[in-house]
Amino acid sequence: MSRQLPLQANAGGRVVDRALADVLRRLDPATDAQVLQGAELASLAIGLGHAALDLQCPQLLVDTFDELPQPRPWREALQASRWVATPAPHEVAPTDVPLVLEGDLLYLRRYREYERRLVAGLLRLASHVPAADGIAALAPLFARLFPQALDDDAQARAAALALQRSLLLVTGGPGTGKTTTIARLLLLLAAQARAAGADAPRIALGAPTGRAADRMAASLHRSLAPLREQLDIDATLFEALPQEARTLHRLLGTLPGGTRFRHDASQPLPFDVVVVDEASMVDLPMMCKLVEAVREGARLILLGDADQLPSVEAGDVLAAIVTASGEGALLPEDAVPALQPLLGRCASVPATAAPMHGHRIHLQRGYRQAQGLELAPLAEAARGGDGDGALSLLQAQQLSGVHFHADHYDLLSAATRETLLAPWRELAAVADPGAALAIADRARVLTALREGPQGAAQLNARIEEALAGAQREAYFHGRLLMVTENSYRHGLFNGDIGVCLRDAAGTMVAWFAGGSEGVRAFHPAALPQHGGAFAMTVHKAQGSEYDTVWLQLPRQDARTLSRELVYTALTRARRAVHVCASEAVLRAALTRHAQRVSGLAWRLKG
Ligand SMILES: Nc1ncnc2c1ncn2[C@@H]1O[C@H](COP(=O)(O)OP(=O)(O)OP(=O)(O)O)[C@@H](O)[C@H]1O
Repeated sequence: MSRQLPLQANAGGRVVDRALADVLRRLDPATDAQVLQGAELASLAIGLGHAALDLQCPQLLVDTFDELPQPRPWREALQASRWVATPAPHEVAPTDVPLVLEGDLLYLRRYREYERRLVAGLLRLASHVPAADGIAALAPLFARLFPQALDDDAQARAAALALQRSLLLVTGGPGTGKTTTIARLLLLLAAQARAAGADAPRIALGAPTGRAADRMAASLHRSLAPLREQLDIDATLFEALPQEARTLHRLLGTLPGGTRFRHDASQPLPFDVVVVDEASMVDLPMMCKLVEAVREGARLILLGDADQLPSVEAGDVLAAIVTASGEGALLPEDAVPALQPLLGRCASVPATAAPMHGHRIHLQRGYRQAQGLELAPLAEAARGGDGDGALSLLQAQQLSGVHFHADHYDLLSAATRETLLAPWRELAAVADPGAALAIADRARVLTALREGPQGAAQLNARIEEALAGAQREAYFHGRLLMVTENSYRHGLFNGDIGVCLRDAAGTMVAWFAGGSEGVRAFHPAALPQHGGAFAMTVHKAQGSEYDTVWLQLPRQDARTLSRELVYTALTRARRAVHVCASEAVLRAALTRHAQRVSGLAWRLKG
């Protein structure tokens, strides 16, 4: 019988990952120990947000890796195993083999197929070029929507390129005008269809979470309002624009009891344009299913900030697509002639053989009003991993709205306690659910970890105690809740935030945003899985914004700390940000990328 090298639980191994290795060993006791270890780690990799195990760097998954095989003999053992398929990149992996090896990447079969199918879907969309008919006739409307178009304006370039692409990425940091650009583009598409005598385009807006979908719809409405009032645009063009944005689950149509959706390649989405916001949060399986469900000839536009944390689930999908689609600074050469009536003579980049090249425009200029927060230099230092720069900005304490609490590990200690709790204390005297939900967004503690003294779970419990006492009820007036699973029955989704309020009759009610009244009431005991929400991990805060963000980093460095985590946390703040960390831990975080193993980038090179 072969030697078995189970991973120690404290080295990162999980029971669920060992189960696959155990099954393989039971089915074939002669299975090589290196294959069993590969199976266990390929499964663990998914749990940690990777698409595969990279035989060259198992240390991304486990701390004690010195007992692990060397890449070469490991690869050879895997290649020789009956449990491992080695198909060509475009080939479907056999369904009866649980693992797939491609180069040094060992996948669970299902995830390798998600990658292969996603790439096939993206290349299908990228290869379709919409007809250029009617673009020149859009020039007067285009000039009204983008008055800076002839001055090398990136937003105008993005909207113009969208007329020439079925697949487009519009990337940029917060407030760079991604939504503003899309609102104008949708009007252009409606006008183009009108001029061609065609039906108005059917447009869908989607986002990975309910919160992100709500924010997307609200910011689209905000962008459209001044256009309607000031720009003398045919009012009927606005009718084609959707009023709401949906979660991707809802858009694709969840089917009970499975991972499949109502809409897929065989029953595609009935839309001509699908716009997805917060694309950095979309994981590999979801992006695969979304792309496959976009029908032949329809457009998919992905909006996102590639410098934010990748999705918690397997992937780093946006980063791979961004890498494959070029810098996005200039128009691709082939699109220029058709767009000249809109943009004039503009610089371009030569076409390359890479199939995704020229499918991205990157917006750099920030437009959002500062509201007293001077965040940009710090966010930029964090984004670029510039530890010295970030620390000197923080230590100088000169950026308005930015506060640094060096070596501060207890937000509830005297130095910060009352400033932290002040907005939430107000909830005690509020009876109106809408007002309470607005207060809920004033402040949030964001953590790198869930567990531990600086983790979200303990901090939440301590904040709740500080607000309502040690003998508090489970649901006290003013308690913030966060839903932690999707429940279509309730219309509540992972990450939705609610507030508990006792009504005049003394009944405790949990209120969430939404519905025709703007708020929806639930009995707390009838809610789907949920927890406290005064503190949450940075991951959970993606797609949301708060007036004041408290970023609490742990006392010790941890693998989950990264520049993307710090950047994402900082850019959640609207008015003030408090960074609580040691110099060493912050520096360590900024040197690290939220690295995810994935074969998407090389697959997309074509
Ligand atoms: N070209 C522009 N000129 C003036 N203001 C602009 C311009 N583009 C965007 N803005 C303003 O900047 C703010 C942010 O724009 P928008 O919401 O479109 O950015 P975003 O990139 O979608 O942000 P986020 O990623 O945070 O959702 C809005 O108030 C918008 O009106």
